[in-house]
Amino acid sequence: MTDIVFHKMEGAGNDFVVLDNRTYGFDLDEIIRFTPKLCDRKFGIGADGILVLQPAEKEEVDYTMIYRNADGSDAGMCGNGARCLVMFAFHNGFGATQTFNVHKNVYEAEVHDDESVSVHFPVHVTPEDVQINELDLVKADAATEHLIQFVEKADLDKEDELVQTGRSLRYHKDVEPPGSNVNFVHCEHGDSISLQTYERGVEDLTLACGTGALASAIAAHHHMNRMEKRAKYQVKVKGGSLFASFNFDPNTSTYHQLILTGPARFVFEGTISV
Ligand SMILES: N[C@@H](CCC[C@H](N)C(=O)O)C(=O)O
Repeated sequence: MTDIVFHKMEGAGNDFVVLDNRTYGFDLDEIIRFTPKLCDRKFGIGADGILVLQPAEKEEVDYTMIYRNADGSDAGMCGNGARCLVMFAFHNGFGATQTFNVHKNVYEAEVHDDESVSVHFPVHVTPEDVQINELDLVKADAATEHLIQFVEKADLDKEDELVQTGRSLRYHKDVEPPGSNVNFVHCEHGDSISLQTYERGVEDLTLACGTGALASAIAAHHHMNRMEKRAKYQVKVKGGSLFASFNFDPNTSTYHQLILTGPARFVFEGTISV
């Protein structure tokens, strides 16, 4: 067993264990092995996922981010996790503007004076209308897989039903592999949406999901047939508010230059054996 120092962080209530692996040099198999234990809310620290700061594996980045869901499964990206890791890196010798990679994608990020963090996504998203289990949905993969269902405002409080629907879609054969996160969205007036996300790898609703916020704002723009070429949505989640902005190309129905902005805070730190 090795004793490690960890930090617990949260971004709008999406919570993470953060580990600086420059000190420990754990390999990916070891990280996958201890992630479920650390993320367990009864027997561990408790978190929606783990963030690992790694030495840069590409020349053009400051560091590499590894993200694993609470159950140890891989995710293409974690938007709130990335914002938390940027804040962690900022407090550990990196500047207010940073570049990092997750898998092959290279992300740029800024820590703002108000302590919010923005992450720029180098991806293009083309939302697609799909029907699964007789539900009309939008599929919008914002660096990781997302389905979006538009619902009435009151439905966002029916959490047992959201979990049930989320599970039935998350494991549906039409999205396997790799499965999908599932977002329930109510379009408010103006540039504001409310969101609940069923997260793959947590297998439950979480208080916020950053890539889900981006995917849902894009899906809302698409669903409402809005034509603005640059848009910014406030995304209200159970744990606070996130901001999702993007460019829209009406000729290709593609969204790009995605930016996710929101809070990223330290909760506590400690040591644990892994
Ligand atoms: N909470 C995250 C999304 C985490 C990844 C997701 N569970 C997956 O498997 O894709 C976020 O803030 O984006």
